[in-house]
Amino acid sequence: MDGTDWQQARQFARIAGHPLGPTAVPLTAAIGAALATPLVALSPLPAYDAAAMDGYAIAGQGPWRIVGRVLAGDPEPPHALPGGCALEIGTGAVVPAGADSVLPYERATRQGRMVSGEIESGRHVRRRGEDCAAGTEVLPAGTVVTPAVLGLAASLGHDSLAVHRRPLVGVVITGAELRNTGLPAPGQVRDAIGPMLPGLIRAAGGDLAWTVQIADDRSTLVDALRRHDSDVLVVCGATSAGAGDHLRGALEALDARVMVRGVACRPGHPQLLARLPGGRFVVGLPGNPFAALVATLTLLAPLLGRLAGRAAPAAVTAPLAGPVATHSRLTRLVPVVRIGSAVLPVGHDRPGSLWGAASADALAVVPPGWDGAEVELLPLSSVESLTPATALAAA
Ligand SMILES: Nc1nc2c(c(=O)[nH]1)N[C@H]1C(S)=C(S)[C@@H](COP(=O)(O)OP(=O)(O)OC[C@H]3O[C@@H](n4cnc5c(N)ncnc54)[C@H](O)[C@@H]3O)O[C@H]1N2
Ligand code: MOO
Repeated sequence: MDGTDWQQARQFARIAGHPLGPTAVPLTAAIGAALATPLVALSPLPAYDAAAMDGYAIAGQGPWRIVGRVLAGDPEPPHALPGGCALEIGTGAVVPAGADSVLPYERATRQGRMVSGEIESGRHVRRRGEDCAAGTEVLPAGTVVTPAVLGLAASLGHDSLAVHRRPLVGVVITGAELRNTGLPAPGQVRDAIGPMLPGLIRAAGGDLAWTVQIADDRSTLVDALRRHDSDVLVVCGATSAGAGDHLRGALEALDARVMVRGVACRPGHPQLLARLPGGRFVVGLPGNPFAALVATLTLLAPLLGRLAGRAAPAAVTAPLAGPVATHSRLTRLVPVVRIGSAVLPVGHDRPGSLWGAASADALAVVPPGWDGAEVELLPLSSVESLTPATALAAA
């Protein structure tokens, strides 16, 4: 049995849940969350006619008589500027009524209280609302709040934002053979999935709530899956059919509804998506670390993105150059680097090795029976995934 088609499995994960409840949070706390409502301009941008250069606001034809000075932060000049007059003005200051342009210092010739120079009508004034009018929807719901979104929201007068709650993820790492430090002895391996997951979870829109490491024991796994302090439970390394692989049995014991039981892809075939009776999701990642990464990008990231209320990312495609072993029934996930507008496989892509993925810009999605058409890319690194996890707690 090959399992669910790769594209279909990702789509199942994408539609398995609903965005978590909207909540209003102060601006700076919204970073990384998705907007629950469109971002609306509470004021026009700019909010007033503002000087775009330091110089002189002038009215009518020159030479002009300088009648005062207005700087950024000063209130609006109380009177309209009469023709033939100029106000010395700072960038960002309110341009008085009656002024039709700003003459920059470097274009101006000043003699005592008089100034002259070549002007172009309307130049160097940022008109009220020229970027957007009050009430304009500037960003749709589902937009991820980046630093630029925060700055824009502040420009538009917001003190808080309505965002979707970020899903909390609990991670259960299984395997009696796993070590967390030092050189592994024969029969032991360093846990390579634990260090990889916080950044992947964060980049996908979730927050790591806790991690536990357990031996291969069904009742311990069932106990871990009963924890209610997360929205999504990730189980690593118990997906297969071996005597030490207990995820399927544990899900049966808990009466879980299994939505994806294996995916027709290499690597990552034994991955799994299920829902527990209380509503929490379970994602099973295969123990082989590269297979775990593939499963994270196939099932976990789309699920978290949806729960976080993020709009589905637009597919990025590129021509795939270089030799790729295709499969007639299975999708292959191949680490690639960008070379110009194409991508090239980097090799080192055995299920147990992260070398290829660590050297790559993306995983190329090579469909069954690939005919040489452009392939979809799953990006591998984002600055967001490099920020430290907010809550990494061993339980
Ligand atoms: N009879 C079958 N055997 C296997 C099948 C199958 O279909 N039938 N599938 C193979 C594939 S494909 C994979 S992938 C693995 C998945 O196995 P599990 O998810 O049950 O994981 P384990 O058996 O515990 O471990 C597999 C492998 O990965 C190492 N591992 C586990 N966890 C980690 C970790 N956190 N960091 C680094 N390495 C880890 C573990 O030591 C094993 O070498 O099953 C195949 N077998
Ligand atoms: O597909 Mo396994 O997931 O080859 O490593």
